[in-house]
Amino acid sequence: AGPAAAPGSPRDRLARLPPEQQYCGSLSLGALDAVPTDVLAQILRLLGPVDAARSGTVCRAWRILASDNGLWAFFLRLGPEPWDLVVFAETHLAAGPDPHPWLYYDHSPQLSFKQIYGLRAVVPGTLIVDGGSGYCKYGWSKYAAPSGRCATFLEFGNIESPMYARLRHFFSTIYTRMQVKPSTQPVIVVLPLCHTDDTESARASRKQYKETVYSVLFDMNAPAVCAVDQAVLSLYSAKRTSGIVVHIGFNNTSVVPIFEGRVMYEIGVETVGQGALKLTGYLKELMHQRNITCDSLYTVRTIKEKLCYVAADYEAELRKDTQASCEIDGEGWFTLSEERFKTAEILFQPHMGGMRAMGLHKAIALCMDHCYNSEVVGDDSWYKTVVLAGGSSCLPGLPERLEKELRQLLPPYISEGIRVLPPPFGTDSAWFGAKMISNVSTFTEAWCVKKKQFRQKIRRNGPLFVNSW
Ligand SMILES: Nc1ncnc2c1ncn2[C@@H]1O[C@H](COP(=O)(O)OP(=O)(O)OP(=O)(O)O)[C@@H](O)[C@H]1O
Repeated sequence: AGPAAAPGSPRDRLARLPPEQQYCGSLSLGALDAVPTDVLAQILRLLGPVDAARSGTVCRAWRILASDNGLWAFFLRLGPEPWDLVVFAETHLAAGPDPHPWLYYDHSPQLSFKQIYGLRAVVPGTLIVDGGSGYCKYGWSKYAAPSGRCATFLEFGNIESPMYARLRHFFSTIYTRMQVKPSTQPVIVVLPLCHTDDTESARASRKQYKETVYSVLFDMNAPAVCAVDQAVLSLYSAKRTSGIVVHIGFNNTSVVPIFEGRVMYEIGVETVGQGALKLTGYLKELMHQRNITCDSLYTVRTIKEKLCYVAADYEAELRKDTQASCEIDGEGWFTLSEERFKTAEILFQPHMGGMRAMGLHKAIALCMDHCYNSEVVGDDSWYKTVVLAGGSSCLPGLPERLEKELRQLLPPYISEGIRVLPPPFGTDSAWFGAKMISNVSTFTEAWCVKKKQFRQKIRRNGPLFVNSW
């Protein structure tokens, strides 16, 4: 007899089968019977996924050995996606959006790691398009980062106003730059945060935008389209399906409560009328006051990214020496001091920048208060995790300052346990959230809408808004 099998190991499972099912004549693995199970497992690991899967076709004994969950978890760990993101995606995102408007996909079966590996291996490469109001990021789902970026506002105008022609021009340009035909792969579109009220007309505008996106892409022959809210994707990239996303966008900042992957418009999305553009403009103004001349807003933007930060305590920071310099290609050296933290201070004290908006910490506190008082059942601390998103949320010190302000503003029963997380993937959080979805084993069935399904829905529900233009 071979060495004793460890409880739960493939060989142990084999030994527990009734004799008639112990195909191969006996429990024996033949000459390999003398080899300890962990050595056999190691051999299968070294063989790699293709040969390990092939060895499972030899006989029932090998099939059990080669189907081991630990073995396939090992192969998944070797893949390009970080293991923690794979586990999150397969456990939380495989079921698709909820409620899914077009599909009635039964996601009940619990897949083994071997099945997950097999399905992930054949998920098609997907084009991901995050058309931000300021900057667009696009690229392949199998790549580590977006391969292209462009200034949306300069090239395409306001793509949030759902003009069929404007969106068609936008998507055509992206396909041309990626050098692919629309018909050859699915596409994920990141839906911008717009029309955030909980009114009938805001709901209609959101629907209109989404349906225009589908309509444009299906008219361009895309085989399958997946459109998901920007804030939801940013939350997924932080491995969460519930929480508050604070998205500092190009023109506006939004505080978005999300519960189990759904934006809670009924609780209220707070919008603060300042974003990246305002921060850059304010830094330019501060530099001008100190006779630091710089005509190009692009240069000011780069200086902001290199030198600016958020003060933990604004008054204390004013008393410190905060001077620092950076070099900008072709423009020379720039030295800033107070401007470094005064720029971002308008997020907390908008009046400094001449605005009558609400401070960001107050908007988040308000949102948390609404969440606390809402009727959402389940985990009552879901809103205590704040995930920062959008390029400007990369400002160093922002999570710490927000946490501090929120603790001061909110009563302990709400503020206890609050965590503010920095943007998990910098400016590209939403893009990475889309990448997680596009690589999940059930992507095309659970997340995508196919052309036929879309057309059937139109026939069922009557003409779309887009037809009225
Ligand atoms: N490290 C950084 N520090 C400060 N600001 C940064 C940093 N990195 C990027 N940004 C700023 O983020 C802004 C771009 O943000 P982002 O790409 O999220 O905009 P967007 O997606 O177009 O916005 P929206 O969500 O409104 O569509 C730029 O103004 C850029 O200067």
